[in-house]
Formats: sequence, C-alpha cells, structure tokens
Amino acid sequence: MASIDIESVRKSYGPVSVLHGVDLAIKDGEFIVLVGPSGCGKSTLLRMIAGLEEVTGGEIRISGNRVNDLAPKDRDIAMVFQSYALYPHMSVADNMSYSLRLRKTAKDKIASAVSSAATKLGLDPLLERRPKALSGGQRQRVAMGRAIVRQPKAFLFDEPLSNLDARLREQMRAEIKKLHADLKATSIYVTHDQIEAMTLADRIVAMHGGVVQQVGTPLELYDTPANLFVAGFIGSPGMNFLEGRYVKTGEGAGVRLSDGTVVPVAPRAGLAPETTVTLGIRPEHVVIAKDGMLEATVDLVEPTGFGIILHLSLHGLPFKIFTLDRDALSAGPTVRVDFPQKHLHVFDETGSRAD
Ligand SMILES: Nc1ncnc2c1ncn2[C@@H]1O[C@H](COP(=O)(O)OP(=O)(O)OP(=O)(O)O)[C@@H](O)[C@H]1O
Repeated sequence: MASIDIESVRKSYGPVSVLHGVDLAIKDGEFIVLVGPSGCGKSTLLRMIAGLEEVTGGEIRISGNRVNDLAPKDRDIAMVFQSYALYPHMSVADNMSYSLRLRKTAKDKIASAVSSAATKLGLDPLLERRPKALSGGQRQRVAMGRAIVRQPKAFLFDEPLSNLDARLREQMRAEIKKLHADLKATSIYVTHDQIEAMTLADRIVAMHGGVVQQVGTPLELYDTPANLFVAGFIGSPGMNFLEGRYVKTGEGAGVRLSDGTVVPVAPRAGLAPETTVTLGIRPEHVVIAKDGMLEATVDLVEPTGFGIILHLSLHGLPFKIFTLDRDALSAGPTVRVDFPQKHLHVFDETGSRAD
C-alpha cells in the first residue's frame, strides 16, 4: 500500500491548460473521491497518476518516489474503468490471472490469488465463464477481481459503476466499501454520483475548472462548504441561494434581501456592513411555518416516495424545500417559510464562505 503525493501538478494540451496546479496529499489506505462537473479535469488527474497521461508540470510521488517519468506498468497501480475492458475470449479466471501470468508468477500463487479474490467478490461459481455470459455487475466484479489479484499499491477507479442500473450500483457501492475496509488499499475514485461520493469517501476532493475547490470529509463539505461552487455542487436537491446585503442589527447581524426582509444570521467578523453577500440554505433545512418570515409561490409538488420536494419561487427565483411531512402534498398556492439560523450559510462577494 502507498501514500500518493500530488504537488503543483499541471496539465496542458497544447495551449489549453486543463489542470492549473493541483496539490493533494493522500495517506496510505485512504479512500479519496474526486467530484466535479464534466470537463473539470478529474479523469485527467487520475490518468496522470496512472501514468496514462504525461504531467506538464509539478510532481507525483507514490510512496515518496517521484513517478512522473515512470511507465504505467512500473507504477504498481491498478485501474478499474467504466468499460470493463475484459478479454472476451478468456474465461473469468484467465482474465483475473492475466497480469500475474504475464509476470510469470508461480502457478500455485496465481491460483491462490484468484481464488481468494473470487471468494471476496462472489465470483467462485463463474470462474469458467466467458465475459459475454455475465451480467454488467458480474463483469464489473471481474474487472475488480483482476485489479485485486495484483495486490497493487493503489487502486484508481474511473466511474466504475456508471454502466450499471440503480439497484446494482447500490449493491456494488456497498461491496466496494466492504472491500476497502477489508483490503485497506489506497484508492482514488472518480464519480458523478453524489451518493457514491458521500458514502465511499474518507475525503472528497471537489474540483472545478481544473482547480481544487475543497478537500475534506463528506460531512465537512456538506456542512461547511468553502465556497459557492462546493455549496451548490454537493447535495441533491442542491442548496438554495438568495442575494442580499450584510447588515448589523440591534440583536446581532442579518442579511437584507431585495424586498427589505432582514434574515437574522450570526455575526461574521470578516464582513463589512452593506457588502453584497449570498445566503445559502439547504432544501431540507427550510421550515414551513404559518407565520414564517417569507412568502413563496408553490410551482410544483414532487413526491419522491421517501419525501416531498416543493419547487417554489421566492422573490422570483427558484427555491426548493425537501420535507418528510406528507402535509406538504397539499401545499399551495403559497407557503410561508423560515430559515433556522444555525443552518444558514453566508458567502462573501468573491463566493468564499464567511464564518
Ligand atoms: N487529449 C486531449 N486533448 C485536448 N483536450 C483534452 C484532451 N483530453 C481531455 N481534454 C480536455 O481536458 C478537460 C478535462 O477533461 P477530463 O476528461 O479530465 O474531465 P472530467 O472532469 O473527467 O470530465 P467527465 O466528468 O466528463 O469525464 C476537458 O475540457 C477536456 O475537453
């Protein structure tokens, strides 16, 4: 197993710069999830760690050793892709043992590595089958088995579950988590899936436009997003935002909205009165109350089974509430809402969190 250090890593394709200096210290055994919108550079970063893309600037170290110029096969890292990339003419067992056979590993060692990985992944009854006789989930398990038998220093996953249906994804997600608890292998995992990121990660790395926006535990990013981008990106349905001005009040501080309503917030030392700020509140934290301080128009009521999403207009802007209260099904045409102070986020003019 290995630590992975990424220092001032940059990537350009010709004149186009796609990663602008990424710093990240990944501890031995840690499970890191990279998230961000399409095109933000997640896969590029992963592929540079694997050695599939050249590093334009900066340094990547695995277990303290610089690997910038090391061929992928010499990095001792296994990559699991969205497309399983299995050899169609080989059985499951042969697919899994392929890399060990290439390395001329002793036959008994190969047999025990394949057998132990197959047992971990529930592949024992399928070892003689060809990939085409397997379901998508089974193929993805073989791809993981192939990675495990090599006992690499680290695993890199590039959206490994995105070809699977929702139920299978949920099942495989739990399996990956159990596998990591068992193997404790350093892992870097790219995904678009919020739940995968939140449930699998020891730490999430949120990226945007080739720049790391925040690194932290899933709940750190959820509860204290460092800026507007992370606040809006993490969480589904996403955080609501309202613009206003930061004001001092007799009791403390507040944010004055466009209609003059002052929403009380805890004082922020770094904010000067009358600066423009963005107030953020998650849909599940908004309280519907008869005497609530703001009135919103109900545009749409969406029952999800688990809960209800109310799509509202507040000061002409879209605004969402998530609630478990079935009474919300009969909400409308307007509701009054309150914002509990402890759940309010304030972002300054530059979009940075103001605490
Ligand atoms: N070979 C290439 N030549 C030029 N530009 C490239 C090349 N490969 C990737 N890019 C650009 O680099 C940027 C980052 O791409 P990358 O695939 O890393 O994004 P991503 O965050 O993984 O996106 P997605 O979530 O859609 O997979 C994109 O703007 C992409 O167009």
